[in-house]
Amino acid sequence: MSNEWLDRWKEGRIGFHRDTTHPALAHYWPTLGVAQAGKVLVPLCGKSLDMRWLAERGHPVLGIELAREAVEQFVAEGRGAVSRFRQNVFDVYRQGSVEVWCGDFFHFHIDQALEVQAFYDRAALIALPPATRQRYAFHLTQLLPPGARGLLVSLTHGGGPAQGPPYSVEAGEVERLFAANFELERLTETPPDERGWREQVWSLGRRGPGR
Ligand SMILES: C[S@@+](CC[C@H](N)C(=O)[O-])C[C@H]1O[C@@H](n2cnc3c(N)ncnc32)[C@H](O)[C@@H]1O
Repeated sequence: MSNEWLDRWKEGRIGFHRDTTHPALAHYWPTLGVAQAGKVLVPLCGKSLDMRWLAERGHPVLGIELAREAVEQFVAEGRGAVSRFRQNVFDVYRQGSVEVWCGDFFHFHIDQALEVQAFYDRAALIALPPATRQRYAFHLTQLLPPGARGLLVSLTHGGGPAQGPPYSVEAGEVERLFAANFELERLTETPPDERGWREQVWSLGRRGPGR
């Protein structure tokens, strides 16, 4: 799985990348009520401009991305000085209030997520095959403190399981993966695009023990 992503970045096969902020982020993020200084975790972040949008709203951002190409392009295409440092197995690139940690999300440890209060997943869950999605949901849950909020932008395809990525993740699966630990609300679903894909936007709130 990993090598496929590294190949995609090397060969520039990054059709998932958007040149503009995702409209769902701009529309729904303000409704979550995340404190401005709250750090936002962006798993499997690519070189998403959504991280800059979050930073411009005052959030420190912590993205995690496997492909060095993505991280280097992100900082090269941004403005401002870049500092680099090592955190265990990660090479961290810092530009302004965005840090992108280059390495495997599954190696990111809870001790490194202490200030995280929110998350943003656009095309992260749907980038992963079924068994890894379960692992992803479990790992993400472990990293977030009670009360943390986030947005999840997933994709579904009515025509049965697609050969991903992107993978079709049905609403029932999102519920199965997250409902035990999060308050979960589906905010919207787009009409199908020309290839039959619909985008679903979910709001998640991490429950505390016993809630
Ligand atoms: C579909 S892309 C989405 C990127 C970004 N969220 C966006 O909206 O543009 C999925 C990204 O996850 C990265 N990735 C895949 N597996 C990963 C892992 N285990 N740890 C960190 N990044 C990973 C890939 O390199 C790729 O950039």
